[in-house]
Amino acid sequence: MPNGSKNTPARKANTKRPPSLDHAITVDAYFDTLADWLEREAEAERERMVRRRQIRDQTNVERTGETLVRMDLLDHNTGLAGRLVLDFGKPGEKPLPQNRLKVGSPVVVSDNANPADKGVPGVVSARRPHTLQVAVDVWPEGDRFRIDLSPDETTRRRQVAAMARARDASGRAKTLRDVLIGTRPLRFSEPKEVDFLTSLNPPQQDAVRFALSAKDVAIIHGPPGTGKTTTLAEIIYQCVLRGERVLACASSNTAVDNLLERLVAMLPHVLRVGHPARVFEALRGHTLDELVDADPSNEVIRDIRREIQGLMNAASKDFRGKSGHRQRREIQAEANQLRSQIRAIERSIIRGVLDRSDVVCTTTTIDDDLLGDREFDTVVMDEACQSTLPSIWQAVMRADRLILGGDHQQLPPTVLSNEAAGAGLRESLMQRMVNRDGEEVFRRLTVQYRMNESIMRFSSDMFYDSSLVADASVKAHRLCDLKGVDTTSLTETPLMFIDTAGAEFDEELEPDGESKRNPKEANLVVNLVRELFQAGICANQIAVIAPYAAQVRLLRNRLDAPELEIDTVDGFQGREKEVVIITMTRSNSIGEIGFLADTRRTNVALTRAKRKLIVIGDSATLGINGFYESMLEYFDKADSYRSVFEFDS
Ligand SMILES: Nc1ncnc2c1ncn2[C@@H]1O[C@H](COP(=O)(O)OP(=O)(O)OP(=O)(O)O)[C@@H](O)[C@H]1O
Repeated sequence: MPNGSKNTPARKANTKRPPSLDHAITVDAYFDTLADWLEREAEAERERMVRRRQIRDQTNVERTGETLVRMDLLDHNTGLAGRLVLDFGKPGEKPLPQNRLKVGSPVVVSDNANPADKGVPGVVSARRPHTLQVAVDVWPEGDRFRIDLSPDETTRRRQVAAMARARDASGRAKTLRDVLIGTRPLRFSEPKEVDFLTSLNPPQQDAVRFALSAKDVAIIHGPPGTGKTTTLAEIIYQCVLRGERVLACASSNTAVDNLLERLVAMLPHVLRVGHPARVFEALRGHTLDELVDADPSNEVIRDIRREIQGLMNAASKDFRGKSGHRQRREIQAEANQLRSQIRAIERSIIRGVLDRSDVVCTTTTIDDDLLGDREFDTVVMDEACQSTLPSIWQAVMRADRLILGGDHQQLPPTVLSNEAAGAGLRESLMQRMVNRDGEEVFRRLTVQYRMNESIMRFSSDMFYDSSLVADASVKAHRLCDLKGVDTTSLTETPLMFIDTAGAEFDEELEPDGESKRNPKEANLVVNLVRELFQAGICANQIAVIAPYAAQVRLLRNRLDAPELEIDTVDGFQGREKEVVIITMTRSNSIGEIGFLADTRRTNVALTRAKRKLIVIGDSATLGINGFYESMLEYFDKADSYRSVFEFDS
């Protein structure tokens, strides 16, 4: 359980500059540096929560996506290891506003009417469009409630403990640690021939052989749509074929499930550890909870439970006098003994299920109590560029060998503390190793199965040394090739940039907010979406991406099509749609582009579309930056550059 603000003692702000890893020449200095960054991040999370709780206007506070206000308690139950499970919803069964409270998120539930109420800590255990379920230990006070995302202290404690183990590591773990830190050289054996299960392209085959030849660590670099998950699944299959036990992990539940989905089709004994509510419904049969439930020994547990119930009924009878009290104590002692018998049987069932599994899948936040001291021959970490350095050691300390998969040219890990980010917390292990060891440590997948070649080319040139190749199945595909879609000027070409320069499509600050929006660009998006509908494109084939949350909100209000996805770039990493419209939003006279300057974010946005990519932006604002200048040139050369004056808006 997170301790929220309630139990967090006041801390002094750390005013010293954070250390950098460049000077961390000893193992102690290395882990001291990571611990310093982690503490700064914790402080930033706590400060953010305090600031959010001070926002008076309740509409604004919900805009952060981290708080729900005016929530009614709709129902309560006992579940999840005896904890209270509370169902909350808006009055009048209104749908919940867009929010980042996900299953597993640590939260604080407090009295909506009393800003001074410190609230009680809890964990989101289910979420639906109209309700949020939270598991708590204590009943919260109040008639109407507010639910705040809270700092994740449990995860942090686990990371700190794993780093302590890594610092003191010996034997094999020490060797791997030192290779990752960079004080020992990389080691590979001669790659061997492999009998592939999946039909892989040559770079994917090469990547599998390379990973299998690694003695300590290898990296699979997977640019957008190049089959990184397919390749990692084949690596895991080959490891199991060689008698290895594998831990497959990723920072998000979605990425773990994507991998799990492939693995269960390839191997019989694949286990998913994690709360079933966090796992894709179709895959829940592979969770530890469900496998433990299905174990035949559970019959015995059910019998013992009935026996305990009988004893408790007997103990509640009216006992009189000294011997009566003794009799009751004896009955209770017997029930306790039976309870510990149940726990022992449960532990042995869990051990059995774990022992039978060739592959264990989990997020990188590992339940150490559950896995005990289990070690794995190979640990495969997907989405490795989304994991900060302190967050990897739980998995690494269980590994004999580590395989990382990811793309350091897409979004880095989310870090709140600017100081820690500046010192290096936003740089993943994978990015560091690619920078430090170069091609010796990684293999890149280069055949992509998503984008029309014209959509792919700019990203390939800017981020992947022009190495990407579009597979023949996608190379020339266009919207008008889809069944039921008309051939129009919008559907027959793969690319379009609409320049708003000179048309006074000015950006503005959202009223009472901090985020930027651009209402005229939003109008243009609405018109384009209508045109796409008219040409026969369905709402679920379209995505609108905006870098700013305020522009996303504006568009969601204007476009009333539930199946049409409108989100920030961060919400789209790893996804794809037939057609993507990007509204760049920034348009000002001083050429300020804010966080569009992190071009990896734009790379993600530009590589989500399969058949048509439309970008709307102000060339006068964007063109000041060299990257965007090249992008404008690219569209121009591809004869895909239009001025907004050619469109009705
Ligand atoms: N060798 C291959 N032959 C044919 N299709 C392939 C091959 N490898 C991957 N694909 C297809 O390409 C698509 C993307 O594959 P996958 O999901 O493994 O990619 P990814 O790199 O993990 O994606 P992302 O860019 O979302 O990280 C899938 O539809 C997959 O079936």
